Amino acid sequence: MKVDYSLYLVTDSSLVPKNTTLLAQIESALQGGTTIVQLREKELETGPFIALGLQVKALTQRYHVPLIINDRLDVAQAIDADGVHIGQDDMPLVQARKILGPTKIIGVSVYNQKEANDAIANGADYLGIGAVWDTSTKKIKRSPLGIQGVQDVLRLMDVPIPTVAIGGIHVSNAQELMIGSASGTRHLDGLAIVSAIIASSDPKQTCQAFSGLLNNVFGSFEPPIALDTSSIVEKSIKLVDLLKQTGPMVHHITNYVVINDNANATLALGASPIMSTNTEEIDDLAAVNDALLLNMGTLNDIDAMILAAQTNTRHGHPVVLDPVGAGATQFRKDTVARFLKECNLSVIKGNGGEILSMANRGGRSRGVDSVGNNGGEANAVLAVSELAKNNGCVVVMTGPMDYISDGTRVFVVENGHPMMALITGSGCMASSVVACFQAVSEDPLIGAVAGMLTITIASELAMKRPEVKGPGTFRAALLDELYTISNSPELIRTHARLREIPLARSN
Ligand SMILES: Nc1ncnc2c1ncn2[C@@H]1O[C@H](COP(=O)(O)OP(=O)(O)OP(=O)(O)O)[C@@H](O)[C@H]1O
Ligand SMILES: Cc1ncsc1CCO
Repeated sequence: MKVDYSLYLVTDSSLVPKNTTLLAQIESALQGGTTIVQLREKELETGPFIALGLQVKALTQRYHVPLIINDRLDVAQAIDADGVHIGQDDMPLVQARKILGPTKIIGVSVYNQKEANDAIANGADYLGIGAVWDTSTKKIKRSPLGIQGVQDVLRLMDVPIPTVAIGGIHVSNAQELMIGSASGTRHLDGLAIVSAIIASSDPKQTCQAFSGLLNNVFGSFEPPIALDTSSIVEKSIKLVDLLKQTGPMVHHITNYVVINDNANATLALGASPIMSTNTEEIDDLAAVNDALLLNMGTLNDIDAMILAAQTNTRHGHPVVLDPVGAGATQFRKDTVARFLKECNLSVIKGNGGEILSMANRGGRSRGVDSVGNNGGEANAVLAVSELAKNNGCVVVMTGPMDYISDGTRVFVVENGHPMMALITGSGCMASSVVACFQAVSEDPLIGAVAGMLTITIASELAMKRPEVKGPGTFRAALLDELYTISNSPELIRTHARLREIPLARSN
C-alpha cells in the first residue's frame, strides 16, 4: 500500500473551537485534502478512545485516508486502524511490530540521526521528525530542532524512508521548512500539523492552503537529471564494480527449476545469494538483506513471498518480481494481482507473454514460455510504460529485444543471443542479475538497464567461446561470462547496444 504522508493531521481534542466538534473538524480537514489522520488523545480512557476511534475510522474510510493511532496499540487493534505512531518512550518498535504484524503502518518520532537509523533498522514505515519549533500542543523535553536539525536527520538517514516533520508548523512557515530542510535528492514527504488545523475556524480552507503550498514545493524540487544512453552505459560499468566491491545479499524466493542457476549467477557478479522460503527467518534475513527477488515459476510459498516483500520494503530494500507464466492460468493471474495489490515492487521483469498479458496487450504464455508479441515494438513500448506507470515501478519485458521503462522513459537493450531462449531459466537468471543491480543502484531504472546489459552481453560473449556447441555448454559459459564482466566491466562499453525510444507526450 502506498501512503500519501503529505498533509498529515494529528488530532488534539483540547484545541477544538467551542462551537464545533473534533469529528466535524476532522471531516472538514479531509474535505480540504488531508491525506492521513493520526488520532492522538492523551487524556482519553480506553473505552471512550475506542468509541471515538470507530467514529473517526468511519470518516477516514469514506475519504480513503489511512487512520493511525497514537501510542495505544490496543486501541489500534480494537478498531483495526491502519497503524500506530509511537514515541521514543512508548512501546519499543520491535515489540510493536511483533504485535501488529508486517502489514500495519508504524511511525516513530525521532529527534536525531541515531533515533532515525535505529527506527529504520527496526522496520519503521515512516519517521516523524521533531519538534521543529516550540509548540503549545505538546510539552517538549528537548530543544526544538529548527530547520537545520530536520535537514541533518534527513541527510544522515541510512535509508531514505518516508518522513514528516512535526512541531509548530503553520501555513506561514511550512514552505520555508519544506525547502530549507531539503538536501540533495532528500526532502520531507509531508508535514504533520496539529493546532493549525484542529484549532482552525475553517480546517477545510487551512488544508487547501497547505495542499496548494505543498504541491508547489514538491513541483519545485529538482527532478533527477535525465541521463542519456551513453551516461547510462557508464553508470552500468560503475555499478558492476560497486556490486563486486560491496557484495550485497540478495534473498531469493524462486522456483526449483532454476534455483541453482539463480544462486550461481548472483555469486558470479560478487553478490551473496540466500535461497530461503521459510517465514520464520524473513525478519532476520531482511535485517541484513539488500534486495529481494520473487519468482513465480513453480508458484509455491506465495504467503512467504508477500511477507518477505512487505518486510523488505519496510527495511528500504528493493523487491523484484519475476511473474513467470503470469497469464498462463487463472491461479497465476490471481496471484499476480495479489502481488500488485499487497507489495511495493521496485521492478517487474517478465518475458513478452507475461508482461503483455499483465498489461492487457495480448500476451500469451504456454506454461512458462512466451508465445510472442503480435503488436510489434509500439505494443511493447506501451505495455512496459503503462504497466510501470500504473504500478509505480520499473518494468522489463525480455525477448529478442528487452524493453525497460519506469513509466516516463523507455529503453531497449538490443544485446542478447537466441541461444538464451534454448536454456530454461535464462529469464529467471536475468531477474537475479537485475535484483543484484537493484541492491546497489539508487535509480531502479538504471539498475534494471545495467542488469539487462550485463546478462545479454554475457550471452554474446559466451557464444563466442570455441567450446560452446549448444545449450549445455552455453549454460556453463554464460556463468563464466558473467564472471568475466564482473572482472572487466568495461566490456559493457564496447558491446552495449542501448537505445531510448521517446514516449509520445500523451503517454
Ligand atoms: N531471440 C533472442 N535473441 C536475443 N536474446 C534473447 C532472445 N530470446 C531471449 N533472449 C534473452 O534471453 C533472456 C531471457 O529472455 P526470455 O524472454 O526468453 O525469458 P523467459 O521466457 O522468462 O525465460 P525462462 O522462463 O526460461 O527463464 C533475456 O536476457 C533476453 O534478452
Ligand atoms: C520450466 C519451468 N517450470 C516452472 S518454472 C520453470 C523455469 C523457467 O521459468
